[in-house]
Amino acid sequence: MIPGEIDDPPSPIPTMAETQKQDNQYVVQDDGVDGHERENASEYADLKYQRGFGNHFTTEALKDALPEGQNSPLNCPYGLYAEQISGTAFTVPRKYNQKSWLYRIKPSVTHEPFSPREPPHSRLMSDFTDASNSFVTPTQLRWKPEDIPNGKTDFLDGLFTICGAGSPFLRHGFAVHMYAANSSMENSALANADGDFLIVPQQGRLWIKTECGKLEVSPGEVVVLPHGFRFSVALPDGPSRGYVVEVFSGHFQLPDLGPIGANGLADPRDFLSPVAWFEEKEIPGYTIIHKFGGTLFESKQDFSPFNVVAWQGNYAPYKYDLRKFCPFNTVLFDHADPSINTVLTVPSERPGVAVVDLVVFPPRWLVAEHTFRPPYFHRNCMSEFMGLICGAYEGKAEGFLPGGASLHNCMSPHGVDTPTYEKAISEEPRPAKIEGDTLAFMFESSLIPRVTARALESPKRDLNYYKGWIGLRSHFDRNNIPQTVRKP
Ligand SMILES: O=C(O)Cc1cc(O)ccc1O
Ligand SMILES: [Fe+2]
Repeated sequence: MIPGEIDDPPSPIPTMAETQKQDNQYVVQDDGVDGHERENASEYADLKYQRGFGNHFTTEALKDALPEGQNSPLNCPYGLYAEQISGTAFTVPRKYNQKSWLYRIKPSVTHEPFSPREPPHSRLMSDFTDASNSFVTPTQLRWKPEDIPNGKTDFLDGLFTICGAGSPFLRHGFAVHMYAANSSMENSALANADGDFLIVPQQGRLWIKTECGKLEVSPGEVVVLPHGFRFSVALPDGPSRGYVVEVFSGHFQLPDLGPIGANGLADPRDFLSPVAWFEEKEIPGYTIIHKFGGTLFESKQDFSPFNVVAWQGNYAPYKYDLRKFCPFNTVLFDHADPSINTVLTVPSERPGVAVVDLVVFPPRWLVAEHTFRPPYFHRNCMSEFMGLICGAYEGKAEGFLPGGASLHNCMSPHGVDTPTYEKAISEEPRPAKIEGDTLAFMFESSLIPRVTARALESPKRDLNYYKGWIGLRSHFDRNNIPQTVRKP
């Protein structure tokens, strides 16, 4: 076994025959849901992962498939092709450098020429420097959950863009997308040449084949599919919905912990990358979809792109279970800024300023004394996109539903709604737990996102959102003089 692999239950590296047996475990189930193809659950049972954030992994699906002592030997073991994927410029400082070497049956270049995908994906947007189909608005925005489509829709076709800033052409910025889908990607894989995808499933598991191996991602977990890797998403539970943040500016890092110390928040060991897995499959008409400069291109090849028998390096997909997050908080008074809940960050060139932070609001104890405990009223120079995976968000008693979303853009005032405020100020502040299975999250950015026409015009947009604050009444009483300033 390769050191660092999680192996539960223990099993040896599969032989070629065993691997091919696994590859044949595709079945077509007529389940009445469009009759779409579903993959056999056993293919995703007992998946193994390698632990650690940014580790230099080594993994092989066939014994000794990784070349020893060099990356690019004249003849690779098993007659494999060696191929490097670089996630950072060759010359970035070593501590930021990300690359992996893949050893594969055929190289990724073996395909017909690219042509723009027809019809174009009209709901997906990446270039926010083109102001023709997106708008800037300071209005506080909220959306109800998107309906799962009736017609057959896979992960890629189910994506729609909410907002974003910058452009992949500038290699700077981000986009927030959501998806609502009901079927698996069939004989097709997507590679995003524009940036990293971080996916937050809200309903339905994702079975993701990548060139580095397979991942199962359930609601409550997030997955990062880095720039350039090919992947294909199957939906074992059918109807699926979730959020995606796409980053054009670099990669996610763990935040520094500062005075918190060496432990806490997201623990590096809880990040899981796949182990090498491959399928040696001829598939006539297999489609590679390449997202590049915001446009989808496609090309055909006649074999599965998931043909990497072994790989080594620190550039690979990974997943993380948000329920493993170890939250820190105030233990005496006042409300901590939400940055205390940062899971991952994509830093900008300015110290402490993120292109995107992923922030989570998990169940936790609230113990602050003489303190307004819910999120404070505020205006933020950063923009805040929020989603709810399950449960209820502590800042909103009404209208923010699992699968829904909100956007509070740079300096747009916001805070708790009226019922949350009234309840908080009338309650005895005993230690209390935000109970149950609740998970809200935020994509926070220093950039000013433009909002797509589709998101602004969506029937799911909650045009009454502002009313939750209009109801805030004045509690001002000139005669209610604080103890400290009362005359003796
Ligand atoms: O606006 C929000 O709900 C997110 C948020 C939460 C919090 O606890 C403090 C500040 C903040 O922006
Ligand atoms: Fe906020």
